Amino acid sequence: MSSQAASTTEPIKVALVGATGKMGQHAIDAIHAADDMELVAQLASQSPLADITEAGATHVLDLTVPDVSSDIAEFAVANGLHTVIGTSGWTENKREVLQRQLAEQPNVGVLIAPNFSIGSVLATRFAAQAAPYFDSVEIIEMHHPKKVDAPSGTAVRTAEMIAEARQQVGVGPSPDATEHDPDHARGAQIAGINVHAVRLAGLEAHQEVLMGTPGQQLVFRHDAFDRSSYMPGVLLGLRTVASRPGLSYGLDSYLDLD
Ligand SMILES: NC(=O)C1=CN([C@@H]2O[C@H](COP(=O)(O)OP(=O)(O)OC[C@H]3O[C@@H](n4cnc5c(N)ncnc54)[C@H](OP(=O)(O)O)[C@@H]3O)[C@@H](O)[C@H]2O)C=CC1
Ligand SMILES: O=C(O)C1=N[C@H](C(=O)O)C[C@H](O)C1
Repeated sequence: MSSQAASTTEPIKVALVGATGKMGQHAIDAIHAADDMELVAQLASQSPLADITEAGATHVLDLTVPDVSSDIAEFAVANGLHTVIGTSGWTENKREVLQRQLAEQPNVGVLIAPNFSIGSVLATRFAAQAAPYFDSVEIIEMHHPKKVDAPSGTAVRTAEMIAEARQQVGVGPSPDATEHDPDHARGAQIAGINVHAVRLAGLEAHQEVLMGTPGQQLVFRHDAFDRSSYMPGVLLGLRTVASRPGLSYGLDSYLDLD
C-alpha cells in the first residue's frame, strides 16, 4: 500500500472555449500546470458547443470574442456548468439577460472578469476610491491593434465603478466646456466618464485613469506586458466560481479587498 494518501477531491473539469487564441494558449498551459484541474475540452470557432457536455466538463472558461460570448454562457448555464468569462463586451443588457438565466439555475456560478490581472483590478479599485476627491476624471485605454472591441472591458468596468463612487457622494460630472465635437474627439461617454481608446503596434494592454482638481493631478496606470499576467486570476476564478452561485462581475468580488 502506498504511504501517500490518495486525494479524494475531484479535479475541476474545464472546457476551454477560445483555445486557439492568445489567451487560450496561455490558459492551456496554466490549467495543465494546476494539480486540481483537468482540461477536458478545447474548443475554437468551428467547434460545436456540445463538445463541452460530451467531455463531462464541470466548468467552462470563455476566452473568445464579444459576439459569441453570451451564447457560450447561455449554453453553459443551461447545462448547469460553472462559467468563468474573460471575453470583453459584456454590456449591462447582456448581464441582465444572463442574470435571468441564472435565476433558473440557482446553484450555478458565473464570473465575468473584465480583467484577470491583480494589478489592473487593484488600479481600478484605487481609482474608484480616489475619484470622488477630484473634479475631473478621464480614462485612456491602450491596446495592441488586433483587439476587436473598443473601449476595452476593463475601461468600461473602471468607468462604471468610478461613476458609482462619485454618485454615492453626490459628485457631479467632470467640468467640460466643449460645445462642438462632431468627430467624438472627446472620446466615448461610459457611465458619464470620457473614455479614449488607443490602438498601437507594440502595445499589449495598458490603462491610465487621469484625475484632476485645481493645482494637482493623480494618475493610476497599469501595464500588462504579457498575457501570463492574467493566469493567476484565471485559476482563481475557476477555483472560486462554484462556491459563488449567481453572477459575479469583476475579479475583485473574489478578492478580500475591503
Ligand atoms: N479578462 C481578461 O483579463 C482578458 C480578456 N481578454 C479578452 O479575451 C478575449 C480573447 O482574447 P485573445 O485571446 O487575445 O483573442 P484571440 O483573437 O487571440 O482569440 C480569439 C479566440 O476566440 C475563438 N473564436 C472566435 N470566434 C468564435 C466563435 N464563433 N465561437 C467560438 N470561439 C470563437 C477563436 O477561435 P479561432 O482560432 O477558431 O478563430 C480564438 O480561439 C477577448 O475578448 C479579449 O478582449 C484578453 C486578455 C485579458
Ligand atoms: O483584448 C485584450 O488584449 C484585453 N482585453 C481585456 C479588456 O477588454 O479589458 C482585458 C485586457 O485589457 C486585455
